[in-house]
Amino acid sequence: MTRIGLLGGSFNPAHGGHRAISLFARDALDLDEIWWLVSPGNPLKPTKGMAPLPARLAHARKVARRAPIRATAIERQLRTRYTIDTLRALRLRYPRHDFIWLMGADNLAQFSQWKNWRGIAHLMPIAVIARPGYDAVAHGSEAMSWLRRFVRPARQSADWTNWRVPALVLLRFRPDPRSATLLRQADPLWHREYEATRVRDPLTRRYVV
Ligand SMILES: Nc1ncnc2c1ncn2[C@@H]1O[C@H](COP(=O)(O)OP(=O)(O)OP(=O)(O)O)[C@@H](O)[C@H]1O
Ligand SMILES: O=C(O)c1ccc[n+]([C@@H]2O[C@H](COP(=O)([O-])O)[C@@H](O)[C@H]2O)c1
Repeated sequence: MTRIGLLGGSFNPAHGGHRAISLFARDALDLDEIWWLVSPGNPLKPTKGMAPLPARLAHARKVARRAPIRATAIERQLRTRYTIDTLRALRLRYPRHDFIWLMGADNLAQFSQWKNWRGIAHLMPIAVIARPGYDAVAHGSEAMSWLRRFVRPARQSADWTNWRVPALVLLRFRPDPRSATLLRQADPLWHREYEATRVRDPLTRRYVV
């Protein structure tokens, strides 16, 4: 079985923080690969200010270069927007892969607003990565009040394929303050260099148009 960590996100744009947490997670969870699921559109985020998907995917692939990270826009092909639907589809499509869902503490803080979030926790283990400024709100969140009983010790994190789900592990790496919001503030038109780029998705082999 291949061990895959899934990091879903807008990647508007991808940055060194995504790469750093992915590589830390690879080591902690003994992953073969991390797949970045570059979202066609987060159902909870406004479309205003969202760069086109091909530009976000092309930039994510650049940030992921020379790392065991595949940046994919597979949700476009699966025609899924909600994570529960994506994860179910991936499990059917890749029966020989073990998957773990990765997310930053900011996502845990609003996880209870996601479609069927308890269902997500029943599908696969979840690893939450500490993020500066969000850890307190994540720990006090509605989702955490239910997930708390399923927390596994971080020292056992490499054993995640043997865990009964729901299972949650909290990973604490060197806090990384980088964010896409800060990058957009510095350069709202970061995507202009990709405007005419055609990019092939490494998982589906299709062009993202
Ligand atoms: N510096 C970081 N530390 C921990 N987790 C992070 C960090 N940056 C991003 N993540 C996580 O990576 C995933 C994808 O993040 P996303 O593409 O939304 O980037 P972002 O920097 O959070 O963007 P924005 O500032 O626009 O919200 C999310 O689960 C997010 O929590
Ligand atoms: O499924 C949902 O209801 C849902 C609601 C909000 C966010 N998500 C997913 O959470 C991931 C992180 O999104 P973002 O925009 O915070 O980077 C991304 O894969 C989104 O599709 C999923």
